[in-house]
Amino acid sequence: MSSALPVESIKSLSDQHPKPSDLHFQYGTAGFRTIANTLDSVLFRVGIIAALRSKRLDGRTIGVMVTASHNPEPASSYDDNGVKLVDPRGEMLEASWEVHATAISNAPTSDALIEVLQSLVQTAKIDLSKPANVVYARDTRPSGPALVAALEDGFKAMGATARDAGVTTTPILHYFVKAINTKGTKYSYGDDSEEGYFQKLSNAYKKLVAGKTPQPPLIVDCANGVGALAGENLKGYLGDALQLILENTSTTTPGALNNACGADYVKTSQKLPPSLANILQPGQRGCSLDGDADRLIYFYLDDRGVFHMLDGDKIAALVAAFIVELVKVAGLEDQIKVGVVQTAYANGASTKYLAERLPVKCVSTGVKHLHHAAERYNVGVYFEANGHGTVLFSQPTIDTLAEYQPSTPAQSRAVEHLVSLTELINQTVGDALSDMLFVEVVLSHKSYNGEEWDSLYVDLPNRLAKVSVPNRNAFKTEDAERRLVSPDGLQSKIDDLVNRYQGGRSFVRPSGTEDVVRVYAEAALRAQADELAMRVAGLVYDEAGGDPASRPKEFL
Ligand SMILES: CC(=O)N[C@H]1[C@@H](OP(=O)(O)O)O[C@H](CO)[C@@H](O)[C@@H]1O
Ligand SMILES: [Mg+2]
Repeated sequence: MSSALPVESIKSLSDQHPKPSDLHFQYGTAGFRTIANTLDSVLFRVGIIAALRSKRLDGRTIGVMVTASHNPEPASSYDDNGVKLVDPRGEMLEASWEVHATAISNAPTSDALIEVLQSLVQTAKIDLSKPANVVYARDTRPSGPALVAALEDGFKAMGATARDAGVTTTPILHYFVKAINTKGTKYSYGDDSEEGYFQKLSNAYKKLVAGKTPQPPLIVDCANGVGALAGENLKGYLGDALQLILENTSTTTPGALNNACGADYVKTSQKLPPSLANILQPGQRGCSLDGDADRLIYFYLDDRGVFHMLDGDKIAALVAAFIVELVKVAGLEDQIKVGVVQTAYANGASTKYLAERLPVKCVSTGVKHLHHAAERYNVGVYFEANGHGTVLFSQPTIDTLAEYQPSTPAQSRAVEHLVSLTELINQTVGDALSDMLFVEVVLSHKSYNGEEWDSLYVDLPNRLAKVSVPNRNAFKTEDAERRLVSPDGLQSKIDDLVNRYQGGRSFVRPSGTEDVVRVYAEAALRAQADELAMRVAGLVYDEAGGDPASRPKEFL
């Protein structure tokens, strides 16, 4: 080990990005995320962390994405923003470094910062003589440029080599990281440019739908975010292969981002964005991206003009069944095992549908848990109900597909399709545009419209509620968050309630991103699901010591 921290340069730049003394930051499920105008010191320090992480990994390139995803952007100083780090294979930051990131972001002064950094260099055995390489990007939020300037000061303090990927989607930034780190190797992931990304996706899409009747045009709600820019680009590469009609593309209108549109709006309100009311026609399908284009929710209007949502669970059911079928037709079912990963929020009907066809695993909320569990299958399909997900093909599976000698034309076609899917589907992280193309491929192959896809299974009515409690850390769970172990005795009271409802299921867990406890409930009938959710919410509120005077009226 050699070389030392550039203490003077860190200190002098750190003094220009002082930490607000009254705030505590935490690197959570979605990185650092809070009100934009409090994040200056965090961004500066993330620049340093990214450089150290790169040095720790022999100079491999680390990604940094500045985004607050689906969070709203009110035209005021309360605009949210955030930042997260991407590891060399394009994945989320390793969990042990989340702790380091939190400690570094909270050092009160420049001197304290140096101390925390020195101790990280020691404990993580970082060789400071190694190079530091970083690639970074931001979404379209107005607070982005100032935060990026603070981030760049962090790189400068460390003497890191940093590449500005400009304004782009979160999944494209993840793609860049993997492409840069595999460049020139036999595992090259693609050209490390936006052009490389769009070429890869559109070429694979065109191969997969060759000879199929083109689908009717697809309405894409871009959430007034960066997906509008990427969508416009993708449109050009797709040409006639798929007609995209981009809506909600006002990326520069203050306050428009994620406002009454986008994947989170559709999923949580279970409504069509009002801006699409006169655009989406009965029988037509549409989809919504979120603000950084890593979530995707589909929908359609039936013949009577009634809105129906096709969420992450419906996407998982559609695509997993398709892959299983291709593997079977290819004659590879003994070599390639397909599995699905969900969270407790997956609709019970989707779990039943999937479990009748392939192995299904339930893990804790948060993409990193899903991603890691999916890596254990040859082909791992994972989706959160909110529309974030992807399909991972293990390297041995990719090798199997490359080496396989099919014995019939049908086998050969199926293998070609599977190979094209490995190119179409973003292997690093959930990617709304890549997932959208995948859905379109399956709809084409199956000749399904929205309604036929929707009829694979019927969603159980469900309800999500938030409960404000004095201390959400008192809530501890087990069994992939499906059961409470603390507060003592609460789970058996929940069980008693659930048993009174036909098809009832409910669970309670502390949120990782908000200071609330979440309650989920489903049951065979709408009114029962609502009632069960409100009873459990009321129970949680009372047992956790909520103030009777401010008990929400809807709680039972
Ligand atoms: C019920 C729900 O949608 N929870 C979301 C939300 O997590 P919570 O820990 O529930 O706050 O934000 C996470 C990060 O975006 C996302 O992974 C997750 O699905
Ligand atoms: Mg997002």
